[in-house]
Amino acid sequence: MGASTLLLLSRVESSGEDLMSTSEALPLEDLVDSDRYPLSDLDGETGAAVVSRARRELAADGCTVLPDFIRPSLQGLLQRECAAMAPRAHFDVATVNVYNMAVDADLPEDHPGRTAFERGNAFVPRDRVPAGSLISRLYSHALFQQFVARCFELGELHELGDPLSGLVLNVVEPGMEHPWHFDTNEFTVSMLTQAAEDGGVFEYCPNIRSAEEENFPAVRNVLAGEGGEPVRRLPLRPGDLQLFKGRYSLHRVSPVRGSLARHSAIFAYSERPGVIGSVSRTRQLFGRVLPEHLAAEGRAVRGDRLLD
Ligand SMILES: O=C(O)CCC(=O)C(=O)O
Ligand SMILES: [Fe+2]
Repeated sequence: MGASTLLLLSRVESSGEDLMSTSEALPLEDLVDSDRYPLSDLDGETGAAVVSRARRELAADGCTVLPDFIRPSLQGLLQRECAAMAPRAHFDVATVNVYNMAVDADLPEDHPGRTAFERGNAFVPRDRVPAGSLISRLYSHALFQQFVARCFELGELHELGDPLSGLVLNVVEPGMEHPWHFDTNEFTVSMLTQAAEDGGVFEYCPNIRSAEEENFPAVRNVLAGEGGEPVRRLPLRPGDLQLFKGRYSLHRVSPVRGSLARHSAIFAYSERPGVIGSVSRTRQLFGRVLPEHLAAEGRAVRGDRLLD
């Protein structure tokens, strides 16, 4: 523990009240369990082992979980900070399909894009996430970004240039679900901050498609719930960090039951700087667009030819 950490710690001790209500005064080393996850020493024995396990699991099935990434003593604060911002989510049930393409598109009879779902989750956009909150500080911290880049084996990693979708809180209220889909981003970083009492499980089908092959028959089987395809159910607890490659793995959050909403923070990064969502997608997700979205329209570049 460095001298600057000690200084900050003593400041926190002398103002115990603040510690109960905000994580702002705490340095990153005190938010993240740095004994298990030494973000400032990734070449040391523990750090290297953490990174190599993450890489191994990502290569094998596109997903890895780092349990208790946030110190257990701060998990209550994490939950409260996010529950306080949850009412700022944009609520609007939309009819969607796995590819996020128009549901009335003129598709062949057996195309999985014909299966429609109600997307009942809601996002708190980045401009409504307090800058001092734990999730916001984690998202912007250089050590955290370097750690994520190492795990995904990326030479570069940037916060999205998008003022709304870079960092969001995903809110799934009781009775709602975040239905089967593929992500536009190749990799996603997320953290459960409040579990549902029942249901609300993250389920995924590792590498069910690739950049070359959509594999429609397998996707169709999963949507129809007919079994036969490997669907994994991920046990997650608040404060666990999840790294996921969602472009090739079909995934969903199953319907939430009980009286509590499920909350998860989604930290979106890109390999290239300045990535901004399209006007139509942004309006769909957040109910509004900002001047940055309008200015970027038409400049989008895609790395593959997959649907969505
Ligand atoms: O909230 C989650 O755990 C998953 C969210 C997700 O799949 C997404 O936002 O694309
Ligand atoms: Fe997703």
